[in-house]
Amino acid sequence: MSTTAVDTGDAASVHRGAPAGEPLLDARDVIAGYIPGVDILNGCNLVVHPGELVGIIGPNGAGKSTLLKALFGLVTIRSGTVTLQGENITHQRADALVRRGVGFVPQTNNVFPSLSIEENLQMGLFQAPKKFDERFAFIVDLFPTLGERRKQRAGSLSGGERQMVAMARALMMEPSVLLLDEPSAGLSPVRQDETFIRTRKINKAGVSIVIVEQNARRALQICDRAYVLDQGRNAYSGPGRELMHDPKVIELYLGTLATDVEEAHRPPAQ
Ligand SMILES: Nc1ncnc2c1ncn2[C@@H]1O[C@H](COP(=O)(O)OP(=O)(O)OP(=O)(O)O)[C@@H](O)[C@H]1O
Repeated sequence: MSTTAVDTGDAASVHRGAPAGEPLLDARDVIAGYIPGVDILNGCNLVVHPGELVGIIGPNGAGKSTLLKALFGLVTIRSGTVTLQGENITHQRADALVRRGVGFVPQTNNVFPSLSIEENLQMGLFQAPKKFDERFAFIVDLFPTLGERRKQRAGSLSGGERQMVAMARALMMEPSVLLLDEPSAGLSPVRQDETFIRTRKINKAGVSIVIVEQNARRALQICDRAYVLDQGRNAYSGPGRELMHDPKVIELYLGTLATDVEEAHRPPAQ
């Protein structure tokens, strides 16, 4: 059990547990913020290798969502670089990033409520409409319910179903990496679990994922690796299940919940 406290600038420790080889997405020393003169990210690092499901957790206000938005061109990066498959994408706009294979699912307002499920998915593919049938078939294979209910208005769906439509819409452009901003926010525990299972399913279908989550213990259960952010900096990183059991991380970010999970998963006494 040896997750690594990081902030040394040493790439090996910052990305502990990351597989070797060319990263898919690589953010280095990112400094970014909303208001001139106020930095929210103070030198963040993040690496995603092909096929990985990577989590970003940390306390409220740590900058988790800001990091995700910076990766998607929604927050100005003042210093540092982001590369996708070795190409510099640091200052690219969101629409260009979508064409290059980056998908983003915002936390809120992520469906068009007056449009049907099918129309929402068409909106996700407005940059390549000819591919609709092929991509729709992929989506329905992953989430059959979206095919069965394709004519239903998105506004009439539950929160969890809307989240599924939002993920599906981002998948229409066949992204190589999908950025999910707190997909479980505002959902009941059962719907949250469904969202995490769905996330894993998308990842198993071959899409690399970066997921920002407040529900840290659930996120750590499904992630290959995770980064703990604190005050806009990397605090710890490591394999999800190791972080979940790391006393430092438990004390700082998970409270007693991590031991509760262990209890819940212990087989009943014979
Ligand atoms: N649009 C914005 N304009 C100015 N400041 C912002 C904006 N969005 C976020 N911030 C500030 O950036 C800081 C980090 O916010 P961010 O949402 O990235 O944190 P977080 O780690 O995702 O937290 P939470 O888990 O509470 O969502 C906070 O101090 C927040 O007030």
